[in-house]
Amino acid sequence: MMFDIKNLSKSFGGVAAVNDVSFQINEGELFGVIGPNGAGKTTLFNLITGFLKADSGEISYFGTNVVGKRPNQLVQKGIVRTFQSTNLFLGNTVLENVVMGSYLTHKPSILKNIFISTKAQEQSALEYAEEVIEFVGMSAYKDLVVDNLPYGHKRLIGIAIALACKPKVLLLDEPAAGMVEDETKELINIIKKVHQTGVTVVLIEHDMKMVMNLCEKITVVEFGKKIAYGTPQEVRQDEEVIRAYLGVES
Ligand SMILES: Nc1ncnc2c1ncn2[C@@H]1O[C@H](COP(=O)(O)OP(=O)(O)OP(=O)(O)O)[C@@H](O)[C@H]1O
Repeated sequence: MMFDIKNLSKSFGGVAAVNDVSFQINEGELFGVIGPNGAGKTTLFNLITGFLKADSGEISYFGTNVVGKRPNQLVQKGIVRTFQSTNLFLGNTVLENVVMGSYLTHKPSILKNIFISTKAQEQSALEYAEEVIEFVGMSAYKDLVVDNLPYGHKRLIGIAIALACKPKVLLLDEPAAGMVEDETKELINIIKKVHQTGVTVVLIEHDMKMVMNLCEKITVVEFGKKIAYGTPQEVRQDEEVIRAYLGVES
């Protein structure tokens, strides 16, 4: 088992954003987290990736409790996320963004070594960045400055940056938000490809259809509480889910 999340809780003032949530994620799984607005999905992601510290509960990752570890420590263990908003280095090319982004966002300890890194190390970082750019289908754009690229492309660069960190588990926070239909199709192909390479994928998504079609296991949250967990088939038939979520299809 990759993640064993037990009785996880996080409150903001009086709001229990994540309230006594437990579930498991197996290695290699394509896992979805769904729930209405404000249900606690992003907070859950922030807890798993070390951007927030749980008030109580445990996040066991391959048998070790990682609550309290910093995001860059978790990246080094293979837990890598993308963000809802695109956060790129304007004025720089796609390739520069992927090289710099993976250093700056996820591996600050390597940044310190940039100045003493060997030509061979630089070359291998560059080659790997080119590989992940090709993987997300952006090779034709690699030398273009990112500023004027379409929104969907910017989001793919965000995924390329995450992939450059060599994740064991990739957490995607609403990757299809703001994408047009063709971009969403392309994104789904990329998510499937990432999964096929053996990387565990955890997806937060409002697009219910996308999660139901893509994911093998799903956790449904509402008002900070887990209300269902299972296969898409099981979740689809769950009365709580029908009441809370499917009844108000987005
Ligand atoms: N930093 C914060 N300070 C105060 N309240 C917060 C903070 N972050 C989240 N909350 C509150 O916690 C609850 C859960 O928010 P969260 O963003 O995790 O939900 P979500 O399911 O990701 O929502 P959405 O789908 O709208 O992104 C909400 O009531 C939100 O207002």
